[in-house]
Parts: sequence; C-alpha cells; structure tokens
Amino acid sequence: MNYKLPISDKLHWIGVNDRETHLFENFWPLEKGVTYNSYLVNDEKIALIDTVKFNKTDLYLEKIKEIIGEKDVDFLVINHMEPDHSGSIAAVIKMWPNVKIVGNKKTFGFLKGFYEITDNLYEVKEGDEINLGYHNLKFFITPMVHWPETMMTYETTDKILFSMDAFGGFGALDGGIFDFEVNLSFYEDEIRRYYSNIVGKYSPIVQRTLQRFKDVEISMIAPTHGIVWKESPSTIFNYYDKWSRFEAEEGVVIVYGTMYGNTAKMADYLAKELSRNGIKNIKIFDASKTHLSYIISELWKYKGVIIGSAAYNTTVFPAVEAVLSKIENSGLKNRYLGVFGNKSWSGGGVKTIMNFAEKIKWDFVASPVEATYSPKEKDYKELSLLAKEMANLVKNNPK
Ligand SMILES: Cc1cc2nc3c(=O)[nH]c(=O)nc-3n(C[C@H](O)[C@H](O)[C@H](O)COP(=O)(O)O)c2cc1C
Repeated sequence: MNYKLPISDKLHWIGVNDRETHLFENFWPLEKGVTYNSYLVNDEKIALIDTVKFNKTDLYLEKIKEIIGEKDVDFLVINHMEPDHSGSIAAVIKMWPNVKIVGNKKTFGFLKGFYEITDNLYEVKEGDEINLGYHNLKFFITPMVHWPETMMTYETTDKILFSMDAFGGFGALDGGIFDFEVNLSFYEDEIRRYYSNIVGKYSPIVQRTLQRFKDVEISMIAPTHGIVWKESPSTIFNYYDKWSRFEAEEGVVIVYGTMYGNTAKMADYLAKELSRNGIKNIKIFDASKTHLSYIISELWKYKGVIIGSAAYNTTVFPAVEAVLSKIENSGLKNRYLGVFGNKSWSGGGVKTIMNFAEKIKWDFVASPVEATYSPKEKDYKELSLLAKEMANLVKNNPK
C-alpha cells in the first residue's frame, strides 16, 4: 500500500488521521476527527519533524518505511512535546537507534520527564541550522506558543515553516491536505475553535512571535494539525494576527443557561431586538446543549457578548459557570458585555455574571436585566434597551 504523499520533491507529509478519538485532550469534541501531522525530509540526510500520538504509531512507522526503505533516520526534530506529537518518539528511537533527537534545552526536560529518554540529544538554540543536503533547517525558539518548550523549524531553501500547533486546527483530512484542495470554510472554523480554546490564552506571546516572522519569507506553513497552507500562507498568518490582537467582527453572541425556558425566552427576545437594530450575525447558544469550545470560538469572532442565566442555588447555572470560567482563563479582551437572567427568590445568576464582568473588564452595556419567575413587560422594555445599545456599539465601534 502506497502512503506516499509528497508535498515537494524530497518532502513528505506523513501525518495520520484520527477519527476514533472523541475528545481532543479528553475534553474538546472532535466531531470530524483530527490529524497528527508529521513531515519527512528525504534528503542526503533524513529528518523527521515531529511524530504522532501513540495510538497511530504503527501506521506512522509504516509510512516512513514505505518512503525510506532500509535507510536510517538521521534526525528527529521535536518542535513540541505534547503527547499527541511526542507519542511515537520512543518507537522511532527503537526502530532507528542512531537517530539524533533535535530539541532545545527545555525539550529535553520534557523528554526525560515523560519518556526517560536522555541519549543522542542534539540541542539547538535560536537561529541554529542543520543542513540536510538540499534542505536546510533553521530553528526559532518560541516558548509558550503554547507550552514552555515549543519551537518552530524553518526550512530555508524552500521557505517552509513547520509551525507545530500554531496555525493548526481540528478536523481530519479527507483526501486533500493543502489549503487549495479542501473546502476552507470548515477548516477555518475548526482552526479558530482550536486557536481560541487551546492557544488563545497565550495571544500576547503569539502576537510577539508573529512579529518575529514578519520579515521572514514563508511559502508554506505546515502545522502539526490540519491542513498545510501552500497557496495562501498569508491567510492563516493574518487570521492569527487578528485573533491574537482580539480583533472582532460585527455580531453578537448570546449565551444562556436555563432550566425551564424563561431565560431562553429572554435570549430569543434579545436576538429579535438585535436583528431589528440591524445586526445580522447573531449566534444564540444554550450553554447546556453546545460544548463550550464552540461558544468560545464564536466569542473570539464577534464583538458583542450577552450572557444570561437562571439563578441556581444562589449562583449562576453550572453550564454558564463553565463558560465564564473558560472566558476568564482564556484572557479574551475587548468585547462588549450585556447581562440578563431570571430568579424566583434570592437570585444569584445575574449577580455572579456581574462579578465576572467586573473581573473581565470588558465594556459593560446598559443595565443588567433580571426577571422574576418569568419575563414581564418591564423586563422586555429593559431587554429592548440593552439590545439597542449593544447593536449601536458593535456597529459603530471597531474592536
Ligand atoms: C435547582 C434549582 C435551584 C434554584 N436556585 C435558585 C436560587 O438560588 N435563587 C433564586 O432566586 N431562584 C432559584 N431557582 C429558581 C429559578 O432560578 C427560577 O425559577 C427561574 O425563573 C428559572 O428560570 P428558567 O425558566 O430560565 O430556568 C432555582 C431553581 C432550581 C430548579
């Protein structure tokens, strides 16, 4: 069986699709799977760039042998030690015991910690190069994008950036591996879901890292998940630039938690009023129904956010609490925030969201609207005001 899928003369994509795993990092839904991308440089010297998760090791080794036959692997470059990429390192060493393990100082702490691997280490520092023949690898140390040991490998002859998790996304590859071979809208959404949930917390560092690459010519971006950007690497580079600056589009996301539907009624009313005020991109999410990763992804896209909750044991509804906690942890900035909710006695939902609002320091819009038992005429009037003010702000003030 021929697994070869060259991406240029001597360079092969030897990634694998994983459609069995339900949850990435045992938390993020993988409705359409994920890839673990690895690359093989079959030059005078042979190098692997990153490996794959342990559940795909056999297939991975088979792919390498299919291309290099009985030859030896000279270098294994480890851009990132997260186990979905480092999970086959031990198997590679077992198969090709002379392989030199290329990483930075921090990489080797992880390598010993996870796998007790301490031999044949080849340490690289910022700007170091390894010549393989035609291809030449240069290393950029990029700590905290999104782990301490992360680095990127730049191939200087053909100007290819092996960017590890940066620029990657969820979604298995169903045939095409390049940007020009696939329906991009699906992958772009999944790249934003990946960015916002996995990398987004480190946005200020991502932004500084992007600046370092501003003057580096890049003809292809080859990440460790998802598609390879060959036709238009600037597209994904510009998305990352925008997302890491928290720049957002005109639109409003409404997230709510409800038990018996009264808070949902308020959410629908808000959406109708936003629409009446000219907002076209309105996304409503029941926090119990939609996994928070999809909600966070939309929050990263749109300027306006309205969060509502029924009171629940003196606090906010649990599914909304999870969203608030994730937003706070992600460090998302520069959004407009409206708040609403429902109670039958002490309240607690709106109060908890207001505490969150104080901490998060987004621009607060109108007064919070809290109904009792169910929304009444007075509450609807207040919701109309909130929607109107939100619509004006997101339409007129770029974020
Ligand atoms: C398990 C549970 C806990 C609740 N805790 C509170 C509470 O602490 N304070 C309060 O005012 N209402 C509380 N309520 C009442 C609801 O918040 C209230 O009836 C609200 O109108 C429900 O909105 P919903 O129809 O959107 O679910 C609780 C209801 C349930 C079922």
